[in-house]
Amino acid sequence: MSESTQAILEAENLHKEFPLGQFNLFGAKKVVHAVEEASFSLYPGRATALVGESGSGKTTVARMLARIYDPTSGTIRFRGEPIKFNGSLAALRTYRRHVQMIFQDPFASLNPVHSVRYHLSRPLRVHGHAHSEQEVTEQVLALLRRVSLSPAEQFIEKYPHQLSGGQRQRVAIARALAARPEIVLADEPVSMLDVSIRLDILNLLARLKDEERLAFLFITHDIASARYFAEDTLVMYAGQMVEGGPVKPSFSRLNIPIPSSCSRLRPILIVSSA
Ligand SMILES: Nc1ncnc2c1ncn2[C@@H]1O[C@H](COP(=O)(O)OP(=O)(O)OP(=O)(O)O)[C@@H](O)[C@H]1O
Repeated sequence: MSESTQAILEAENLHKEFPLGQFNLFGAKKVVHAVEEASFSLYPGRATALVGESGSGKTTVARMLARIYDPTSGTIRFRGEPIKFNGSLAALRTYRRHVQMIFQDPFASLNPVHSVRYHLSRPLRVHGHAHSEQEVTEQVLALLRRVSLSPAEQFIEKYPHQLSGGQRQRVAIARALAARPEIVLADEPVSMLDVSIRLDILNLLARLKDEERLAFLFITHDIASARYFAEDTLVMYAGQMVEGGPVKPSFSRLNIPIPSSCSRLRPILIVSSA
C-alpha cells in the first residue's frame, strides 16, 4: 500500500453514551447514545467531510478523535497503533500534538485577554518547537504568513477584539498549525463567518491540506462546502454513520437543510448533484 493510501487515523466501532442523570421505569440509568458504531479512516492530504443534521453526533465523533471524550467502546488507531485511553498524560500530550482541532466559533476559541503572539507562542513552547524569545517570534510571524495574515508584524501584537471574524479564524488555524499536526479536526470552521469570507477560509484550509499533506475531518451542515472541500463524505444520522465514501451520497434522502446563506457555493452543489 502506498504512503498516500495508508490511513493515519482510524476509528473502529466508536460508541459514545452520555448519562442523563435520570432513571427509567426499571430503575436503570438513562443514557443518550450520541454515537453508535462509527467506523472510518482519515488519510494524509485528504479531507473527509462529516455531514449530518444537528444532534446527529458529529461533534462527539470529533471530540473522541481529539481525545476530549473517551469513547464508551471502540478503538482509535493512530498510525496503526491502538490508542490507550488509560495512558499517561505525556502520551496524551504527544497525541494532541499530532491531532489538532479547529472550532466553529473564533470569538469563543480565542482568549480576549491574550494577544495573537501569546496564542501562537504557547503551543510552540508547549510542544518544544521553539525556545528562545527570538525563535518564538520568528515562528509566530511565519505562522501568521502561512495563514495569509500579512504584514505579520502588524498582527502579532493585536488582541482578538481588534480582528475581524475571518482574521480570528485564521489565528485559530495558525494556532492549530503551531503544534505541527498531521491531522486536523475542523468542527464547522466557516459556519459562523460572514458568507463573503467563507470561501477564502475554505481555500486556505485546502491549500494547507495539499501543501502540508494534512488529514482533515471537516464537520459541516453545509453540503456545498463539503463537496467543495472534501474528497470523501460521511453522513451521520441519529448517531449512526449511514453513508460514506468518495461517491456522491444521496443527501436529499436525509432532508438535510442547505443554508440559503451559502449562495456563493450554491452553483457547486447544483453542478455536482445534476
Ligand atoms: N456532554 C453531553 N452530555 C449529554 N449529551 C450530550 C453531550 N454532548 C452531546 N450530547 C448529545 O449527543 C447527541 C449528539 O450531539 P453532537 O453535539 O455530537 O451532535 P452534532 O451532530 O455535532 O450537532 P450540532 O451540529 O448541532 O453541533 C445529541 O443528542 C446531544 O444532545
